[in-house]
Amino acid sequence: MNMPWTPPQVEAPAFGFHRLQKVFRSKDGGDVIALRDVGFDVRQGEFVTVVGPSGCGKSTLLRILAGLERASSGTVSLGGQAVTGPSRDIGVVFQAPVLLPWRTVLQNVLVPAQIQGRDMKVATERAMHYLTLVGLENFATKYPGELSGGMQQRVGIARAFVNDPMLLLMDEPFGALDAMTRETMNLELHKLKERTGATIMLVTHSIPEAVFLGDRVVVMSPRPGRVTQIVDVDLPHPRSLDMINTDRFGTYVSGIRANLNAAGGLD
Ligand SMILES: Nc1ncnc2c1ncn2[C@@H]1O[C@H](COP(=O)(O)OP(=O)(O)OP(=O)(O)O)[C@@H](O)[C@H]1O
Repeated sequence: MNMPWTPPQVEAPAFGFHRLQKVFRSKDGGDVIALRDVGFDVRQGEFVTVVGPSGCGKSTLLRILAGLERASSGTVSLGGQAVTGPSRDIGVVFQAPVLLPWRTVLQNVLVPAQIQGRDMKVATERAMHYLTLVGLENFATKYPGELSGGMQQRVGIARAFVNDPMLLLMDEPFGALDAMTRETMNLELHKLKERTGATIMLVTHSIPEAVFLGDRVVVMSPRPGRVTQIVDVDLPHPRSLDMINTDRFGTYVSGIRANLNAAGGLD
């Protein structure tokens, strides 16, 4: 008996950019082309990192996906829908976590749930779950001023997860931390990703950070930002800090560095 033909199941991407351009009007009236013809798709559950020199448009790309900025042309889709504005389905972590100093750690994590009118009993359970995953379960009743910079950033990460976002966007989340804390935070974030299966896009200046965290690394040229390379990082999971010293890791880092240098731009 002939079976009816069914098309192969193609999983819809979590999000994607197609021929994206962004032009800013500068104060003197000239045009600043921030992004030129950017296009790539990201799978559900993928951790994609974006690396490139200062001013190449990484934050702009992230802000367009978050619906905080509009593209000049091209399309951006999230879960199969065009992005037209900010979405509840996206959690964002910026370089500085911007915590409210008069609220406890737990109360800070609950802010997005309160804003969205969620059931606070359920939200509190979720908040404690994520505080535990970032290692801060014993700090729930402390105030931000009692925490180190790395701990404050972890609060920001737990807060971004509290509404169970479809997608987590991170803009240089560890850029203000010292090198050792940054490594620890990379490991923590990697574990969090392994446990939650979240789809994450993280932008960074650091090539080792991009390789350590990324399933794929998107490499961008100096302004106007274009994608010059997309690297599949075939390193085993879970990743460990020991891997940073391996030849394979070093090969990925030097390959991306060479690409950035060829494009004219490491800062
Ligand atoms: N609101 C704006 N008005 C005018 N120009 C802007 C605006 N926002 C960004 N730009 C310009 O667009 C370009 C890209 O900026 P963007 O912040 O996205 O770069 P970036 O790669 O994130 O930089 P960095 O790594 O230094 O944070 C820069 O030249 C910047 O000056």
